[in-house]
Amino acid sequence: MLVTPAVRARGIRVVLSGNAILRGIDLTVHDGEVVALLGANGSGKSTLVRALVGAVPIDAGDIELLGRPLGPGVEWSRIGYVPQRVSAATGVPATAGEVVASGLLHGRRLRPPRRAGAAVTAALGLVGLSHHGDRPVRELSGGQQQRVLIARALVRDPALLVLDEPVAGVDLPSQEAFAATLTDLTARGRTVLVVLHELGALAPLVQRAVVLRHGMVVHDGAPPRPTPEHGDADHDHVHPHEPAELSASSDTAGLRWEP
Ligand SMILES: Nc1ncnc2c1ncn2[C@@H]1O[C@H](COP(=O)(O)OP(=O)(O)OP(=O)(O)O)[C@@H](O)[C@H]1O
Repeated sequence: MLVTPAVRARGIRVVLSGNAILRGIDLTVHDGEVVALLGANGSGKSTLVRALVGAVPIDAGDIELLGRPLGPGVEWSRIGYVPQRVSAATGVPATAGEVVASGLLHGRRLRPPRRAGAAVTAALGLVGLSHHGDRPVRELSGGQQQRVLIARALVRDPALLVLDEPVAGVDLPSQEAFAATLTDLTARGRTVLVVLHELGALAPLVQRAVVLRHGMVVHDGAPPRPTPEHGDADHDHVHPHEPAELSASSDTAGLRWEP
């Protein structure tokens, strides 16, 4: 039986401000796979996942998600997307629980379904924020806000989860908690495409790595071995050496997930 891949992208080209950012990317993520998208800063990882979910227009190529061409026909309610660290706080004084509940809205549905409360509580629990549902999001730390967005993606129990650097600047115990959540998800046959700077605690989960360089795929296969040595040929893909960036995204106060 032919199984439809969760993600099928062919010849993706993206030009932004006159610069070719993605230069003919092919990417297939099979159902149930966990694929890491790696590459140095500026190699095009975020642009690729943003293109895949329709947040950036493509100049050439074809994208299918869950077997449907990118567009209104895609089953968006079965897809969870967590953008690179952005604030979950808007001008609206929404609580963490309300932001998570918004993950249950889709299409013509303007109100969360019945029993949304239990699903929201469960999703907040998965990211270690079960006691923060009533707190205004803007009062949470940057790391906690990121976790609210992850919970918003998880609440719909997505068939496909697309995550852009969900653990950037996150300490190891928190990464491990997140890895456990993803393990549970993949044990239930879900598909994960995750942008990472380094495999870290997610290494045991990642079945395949796609490495970008200058907007092109330079590796598609076995994940690079996590190694402390700096002589590894894949070194620059997994350790981008950006101390400024790491410190900018570090947020040790708010990032440790509750046990
Ligand atoms: N809206 C935009 N207009 C012009 N150039 C852009 C735009 N967005 C991204 N770029 C450029 O595209 C290139 C790829 O950026 P992208 O964020 O996709 O890389 P990345 O691999 O995700 O990097 P990082 O690891 O730093 O997040 C960078 O050179 C970036 O400056």
